[in-house]
Amino acid sequence: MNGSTTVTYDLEAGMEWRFELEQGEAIAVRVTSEEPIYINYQEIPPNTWYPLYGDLRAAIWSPSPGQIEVSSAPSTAYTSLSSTFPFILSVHLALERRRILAKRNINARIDYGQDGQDEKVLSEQERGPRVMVLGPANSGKSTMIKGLLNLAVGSGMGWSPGVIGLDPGTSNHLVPGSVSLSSPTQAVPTHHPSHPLGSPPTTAAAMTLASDVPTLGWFVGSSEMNTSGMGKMCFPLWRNVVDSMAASWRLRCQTDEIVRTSGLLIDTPTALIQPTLGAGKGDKTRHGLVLQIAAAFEVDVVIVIGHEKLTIEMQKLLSGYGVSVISAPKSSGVVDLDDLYRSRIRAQQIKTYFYGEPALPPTLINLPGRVAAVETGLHPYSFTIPWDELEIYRVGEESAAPSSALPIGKQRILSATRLTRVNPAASPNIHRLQNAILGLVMVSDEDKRTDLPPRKVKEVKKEETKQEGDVKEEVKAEEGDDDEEEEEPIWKEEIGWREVCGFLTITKVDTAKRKFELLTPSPGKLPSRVALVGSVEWIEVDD
Ligand SMILES: Nc1ncnc2c1ncn2[C@@H]1O[C@H](COP(=O)(O)OP(=O)(O)OP(=O)(O)O)[C@@H](O)[C@H]1O
Repeated sequence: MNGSTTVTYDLEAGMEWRFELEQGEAIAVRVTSEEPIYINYQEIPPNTWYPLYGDLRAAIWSPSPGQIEVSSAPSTAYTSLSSTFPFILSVHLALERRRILAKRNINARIDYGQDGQDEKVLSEQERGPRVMVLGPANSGKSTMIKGLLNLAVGSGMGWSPGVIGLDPGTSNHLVPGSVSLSSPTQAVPTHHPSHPLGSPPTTAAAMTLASDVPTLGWFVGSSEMNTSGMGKMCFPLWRNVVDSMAASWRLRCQTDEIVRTSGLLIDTPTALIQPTLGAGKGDKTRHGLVLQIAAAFEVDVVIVIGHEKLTIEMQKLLSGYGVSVISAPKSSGVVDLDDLYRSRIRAQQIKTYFYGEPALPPTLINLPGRVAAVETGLHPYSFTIPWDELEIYRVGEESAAPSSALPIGKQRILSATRLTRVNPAASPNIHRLQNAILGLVMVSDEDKRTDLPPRKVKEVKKEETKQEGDVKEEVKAEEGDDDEEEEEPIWKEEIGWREVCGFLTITKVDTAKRKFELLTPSPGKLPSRVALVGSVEWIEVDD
C-alpha cells in the first residue's frame, strides 16, 4: 500500500495475477517496473492506468520479475506460477515461422517472375497457418485465440490474421446469435468482456486503445447451438453460414496478400464437441461439422484444449486430411462462467453494439496520471417506420405459407432453411418482434424467386381522421384482407445465410399505427429494408 487505496503487487518471472471483478466493480492497473507486462499478450502501456471493468475475469502475466500497481484491491485476486501463456507463445513461434515462409515464397515468386507457374502449389506455399481451437466449455478457447492474435499483430511484421468467431452464443465481435470474421491489424485490448476479439468500428477518433476492428457478420438468429428448440433451427443455417463465411475468407485472401500470409484463427462453439450433437445414438454429427469447418477454411492446425480423448478422436478424424492436431493444457485460471453471467455479458454485448464501448466508470476517470483511452460511445438513433416498409423473415420457421399460395400442382417441400415472412399483424408475432434483434441483408433483383405466381396487389384504404386539430393519416388493411395469413417469401432462401450489413432492434411494435420503433447504432437511411429475425432479444436497462 502506498498511502492511498492503491495496492502494489510484485510479480515473479512467469507469474500470473488473476482477478475476477464483480458486477459494478472497476479497477485500473499500472506497470511500475521496467520490463513489459501483458494482458492477453497485449503489452500494458508503461506509466498508464489500464482500466478493467464490466465483470471482467482475466490474468495479467509478467514474463520477467515485475511490479504492478492496482487502483483498488478487487474482490477476487490471486497470483499463480502455473501459466499457459508460455505454451501460447511456443505455438505462436511455430505459426510465425509459417507466416514468414509464406511471405518469402511470395517475394521469391515476384523476384523470379514465376507468376503463372503451378498456381495451386504456389498458393498453398503462400498461405499462413489456418488454426482451429476446440475444447469444452470454459476451457480457454477465446483466451488462446486472443493471445495468438495479439502476439501475431504485436510481432512488428505487419501481420493481419483473420479471426473467425463461430460461436453464436459468445459472439466475439458483434451481437449474440451472430458469427463473425475480422482481420485486426493491432492488438485487441482487454478492458471489459463485451467483445473479447474486438468491437466493430465506430466513428470515434483514432489513437485510443479501442478494439476497433472492421468486421463481417452473419446472423443465425439464436445463441443456442444444439439439436432441440431454437438451436435445432439454427443448426442447418449455421452450416450454410460457415460456407458463406469461407467464401468471404477466400475472397479476402485472394485480394489481400498480408491477410493470406498472416493466416487464420478460428474460435469454435463448445457444442461442436458435444457427443449429444447429433440425431441419434452413435451419430457423429459433430465429426461432420469439424470436417466441414476444416475443409471450408482449409484448416491445417487444430488445437484441442484440456481434453485428451478429444485430441485422439480428432487425430484419427483429421490425420488423413493433412491436419496437425495439437493437445494444449487448460489453464488453472480459466473461470467457469455460469448462465447468469453469460446472459449478462450477452446483454452487454448488444448494448456495446448500439452504444459503443461501455463508458469508463467515474472512479477510473479521475485517477492521478495518464489513463489509457477507451473508445468513446456511439450515437444510436431511434426512429419509427411503417411496418410495411420493413420485410422481416425467419429462417427455418415451423410454420410456412399455406399450400394454397403455391401454383396449382406444385407440392411443398419444406427445407430446413426456408424463409418465412413475418407478418407483424399476426398476434403471436407482435410479441416475438417486440425487442427482437434483426440482421439486415442486402438484396437485389437477382435474389428474387422465379417460381412464384404473379402477386395480388394488396389494397390499402387511406382514412383521414381529425385528432386534436391535426390531420392524421391512418393506413388500414382492406376489410376481409387476411392479416393473419403468412405471405410466400419473394426472395430465394440464400438470403438467409448471407452476410448482414448491420443489426437493429425493434423497441416498440405499434399495432394501432402499424409502425415499428427501431434503434440503430447510427443515424442515416437503413442500408436495406430486408431483415432476418430469430430468437435473440434485448431489453435496454440502465446500468
Ligand atoms: N489464466 C486466467 N486467469 C483468469 N481468468 C482467465 C484465465 N484464462 C481465461 N480466463 C477467463 O476465463 C473465462 C473463460 O475463458 P474463455 O472465454 O477463454 O473460455 P472458452 O473456452 O472460450 O469459453 P466458452 O465456454 O464460452 O467457449 C473468461 O472470462 C476468461 O477471461
